[in-house]
Amino acid sequence: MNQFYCRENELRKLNKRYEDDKFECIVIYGRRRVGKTALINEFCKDKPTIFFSALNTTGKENLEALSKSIMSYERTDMESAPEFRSYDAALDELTVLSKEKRIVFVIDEYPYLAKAKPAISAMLQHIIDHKWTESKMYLILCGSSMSFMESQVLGKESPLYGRRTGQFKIEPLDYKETAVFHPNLSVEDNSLIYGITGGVPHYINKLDVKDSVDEALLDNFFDRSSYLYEEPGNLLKQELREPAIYNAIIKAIAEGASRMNDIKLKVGEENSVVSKYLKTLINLGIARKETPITEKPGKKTIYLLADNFFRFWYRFVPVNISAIDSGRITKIYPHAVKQYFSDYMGLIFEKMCQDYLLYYSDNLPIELSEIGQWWGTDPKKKKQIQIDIIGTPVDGNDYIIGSCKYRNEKIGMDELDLIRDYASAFGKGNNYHYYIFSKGGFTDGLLQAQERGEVHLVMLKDLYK
Ligand SMILES: Nc1ncnc2c1ncn2[C@@H]1O[C@H](COP(=O)(O)OP(=O)(O)OP(=O)(O)O)[C@@H](O)[C@H]1O
Repeated sequence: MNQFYCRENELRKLNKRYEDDKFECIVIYGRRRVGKTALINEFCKDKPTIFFSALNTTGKENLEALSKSIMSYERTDMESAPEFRSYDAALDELTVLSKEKRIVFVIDEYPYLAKAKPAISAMLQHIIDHKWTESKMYLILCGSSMSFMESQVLGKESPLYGRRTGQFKIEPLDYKETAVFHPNLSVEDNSLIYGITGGVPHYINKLDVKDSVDEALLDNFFDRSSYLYEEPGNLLKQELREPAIYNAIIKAIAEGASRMNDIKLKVGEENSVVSKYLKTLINLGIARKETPITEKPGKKTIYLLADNFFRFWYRFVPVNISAIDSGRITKIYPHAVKQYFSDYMGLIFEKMCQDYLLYYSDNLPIELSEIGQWWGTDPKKKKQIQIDIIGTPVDGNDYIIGSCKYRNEKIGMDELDLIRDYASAFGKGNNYHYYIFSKGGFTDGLLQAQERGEVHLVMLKDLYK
């Protein structure tokens, strides 16, 4: 079994609630493969637990499986374990078990159970209200269908609304947490692994980098029989009824279409169709909307792939499909894939730098409220500009303005001049703190500007300190 990493915050919070002995109803949700079950297993490993993983079948088969989970907690001779006659009977048994003793009862894949037995949420609500609030039950409801969990478990319409005592949306690991899996690799390799796997632990394990990312990609990604090669297709098939249109939309965005109109043209469907499908992709955590920071969603809104694993896959697999099939990929890899990494990593590096400012850097010149990108027109030069990082202040008029370069070259004074110009085009605030992030370092001129206090310079390796 793989070692378990990170998630300290979630574990600390889950454990704190466990110590109280009071009734809990915790909802855990997040994208498929993100590590929800692994987190629950880690939390439960030393606690009395009944773990029921719901099945995508009928209510009857789920009751059978639930009976087995309860019985396996109580006895070892499973062969002769009876099945509960009804869900009520099974829930009543749990009431008895949790009366005196703290017990964790997990329903994993809760949306499957709710589909198989639509009354289950109302039944749980009833038993919570009448029996479990006075018990030592620690209930965990877990599911990967974000829209289901958000609307039907956490939403006002759900019978369970108001019964939950805590909720955790499990996100992929950030760049620094991802590096914990490979402490011996270089920061460059680790940033690449983050860019390929999007910080999803399951994909980090499946990519299985030993010494070289290139070798791992050729063995475990650019190979028709590999898990990662098949994963986007499998995920889409599992989650969606019409994968073909979704596939076309993801491909269009991965190839650079970001405005609704461009996506629509590439996909060849009506606005209303594309926006409906995009909404589902956003719910699944595959796509996301972005608007320039400090502005409201509207004309400037663009669509991006939120999921870096999908982004990497759609960027490099479709264009190389015949080479992968014919086995030529190993030969052409250096110029068909590897040479584009700097370009591919640009957006990833921006996200890493944003996370660095938000979570990891000490002594920021301002107290950050939000961080994001900004794009718009430079009124003086009448051209479109894009600022990689804007950090807005909790209060006051000081802003962070940043630029991120994932290139193997030294960045010089011209970059500082450029973002100074950009700051005046941005227009908000009256005092700016400039940050330049670079993989390849800085020229002496720019280093001197840092000494004069004009700019903060951060190298890729500094992000990992
Ligand atoms: N924190 C972690 N450290 C190390 N490995 C992890 C971690 N979290 C998850 N994994 C690995 O990823 C795999 C998939 O995780 P898990 O099954 O928990 O995801 P999930 O979110 O429950 O997925 P699904 O929604 O598809 O059921 C696990 O088998 C485990 O090997």
